[in-house]
Amino acid sequence: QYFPYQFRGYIEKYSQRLLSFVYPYIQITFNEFTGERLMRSEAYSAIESYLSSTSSSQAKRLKADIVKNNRSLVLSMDDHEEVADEFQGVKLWWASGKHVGKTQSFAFYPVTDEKRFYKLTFHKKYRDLIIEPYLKHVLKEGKAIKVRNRQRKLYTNNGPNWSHVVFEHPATFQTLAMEQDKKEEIMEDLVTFSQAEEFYSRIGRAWKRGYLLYGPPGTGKSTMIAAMAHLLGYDIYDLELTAVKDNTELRKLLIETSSKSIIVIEDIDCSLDLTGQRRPKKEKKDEAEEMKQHPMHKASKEEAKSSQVTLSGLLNFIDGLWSACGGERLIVFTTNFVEKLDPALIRKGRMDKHIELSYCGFEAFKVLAKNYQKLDSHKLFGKIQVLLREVRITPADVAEHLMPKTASRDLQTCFESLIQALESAKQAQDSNKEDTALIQGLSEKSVQ
Ligand SMILES: Nc1ncnc2c1ncn2[C@@H]1O[C@H](COP(=O)(O)OP(=O)(O)OP(=O)(O)O)[C@@H](O)[C@H]1O
Ligand SMILES: [Mg+2]
Repeated sequence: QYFPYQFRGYIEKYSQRLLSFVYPYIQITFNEFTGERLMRSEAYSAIESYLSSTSSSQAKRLKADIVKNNRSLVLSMDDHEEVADEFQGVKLWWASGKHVGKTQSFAFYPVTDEKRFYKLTFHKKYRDLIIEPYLKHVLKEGKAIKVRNRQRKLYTNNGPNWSHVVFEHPATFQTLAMEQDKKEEIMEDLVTFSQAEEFYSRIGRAWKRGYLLYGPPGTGKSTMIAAMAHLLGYDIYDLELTAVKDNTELRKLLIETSSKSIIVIEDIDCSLDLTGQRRPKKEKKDEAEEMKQHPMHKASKEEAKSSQVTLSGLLNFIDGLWSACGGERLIVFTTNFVEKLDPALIRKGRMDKHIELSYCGFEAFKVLAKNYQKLDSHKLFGKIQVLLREVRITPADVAEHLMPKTASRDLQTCFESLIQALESAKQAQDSNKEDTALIQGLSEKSVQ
């Protein structure tokens, strides 16, 4: 099957020599492997990705490859195909091809000696436009496409090392229940950040941005982090601070994170207390008990703590270290109790954006209804809207009611069970209010 190609290769070679006398075009070749050690060329693979978006609509013979855990097909040009591209009104052509090595015609397994390349052809009067801006554009786009197609990873710290699994969380901003305006603002902020490399280098700051997500449990903080990773195509590093031995280990972990990633520290209020001492979740409760039984233990415990991760250590790394090692990182903190946090941790510059995720409003409910039941409106929506205004319920709870649990459970029952839950929550709230009013009234009376 390689025979015609080889033949074609010869024709190309000689006809081009002949043509070059009268030929007004410039050709640039990008080989797949370059250098003495035959590294795969970065330019070649960027061009490959770039062309994959144009070629699938133009070229007639395509090569298919599967990426993303067998989920999506990526098409690229087969050998000896040609596609046209346009840049600022200038037309140019890309052709794919392969050189066939000399030994090839005698070898038993010819495939091993092919050298693929892409050839760019354009008119010589556009030389300056193509060589600088266009090629830059191609490389940048190509890399971006590659990142988009890449399999995303979720890293967790396991002792002093990261271990990872494939990241498959299905949440996106589209399925995230919150007010549309707020959602769009956050998405815009994220996209602006991811495109702002030049801006950050011009103002001399590390290319990083900090988000603080706060709100009650079940309001979508973790879900939003997954949506962020989806939107930008970033990996996630889920940093469990209570498992980090000391500041040295923390430094090592942070240095090992890659660019284009989100570093997540969940429940920051539980991992670090206000004085900056590390405080593992479980220990907190047991401490008092233990103190009663073994008062002598306290001293040695304090000592051990001093070498552990501290708030100031964390802040210093985030501020200092990344300024040095640079590179497109988001850091996301989540907490249920924003008021408990040290103001030094959440001041602007460290946490650039504070996002509150809160109880489910009607707009958020509509997103959930659409996700779970593919529904834009229903006769019960009005009633639900009124109730949602008065009752505090988390999106997680609403979602639970909208879940089609059995085949027999239809829409009507879903909404009715939600309304029932809302009404009983309302009753509880009201009687609570009455109680407090009653107590207040009583205490006022007793004062009189
Ligand atoms: N805003 C939301 N949009 C869509 N789904 C949501 C939203 N909030 C919660 N959910 C649903 O509820 C579940 C729990 O939400 P999630 O884990 O994001 O809450 P959280 O705010 O991180 O809570 P915690 O503070 O306990 O970590 C999710 O699996 C998701 O399906
Ligand atoms: Mg969470």
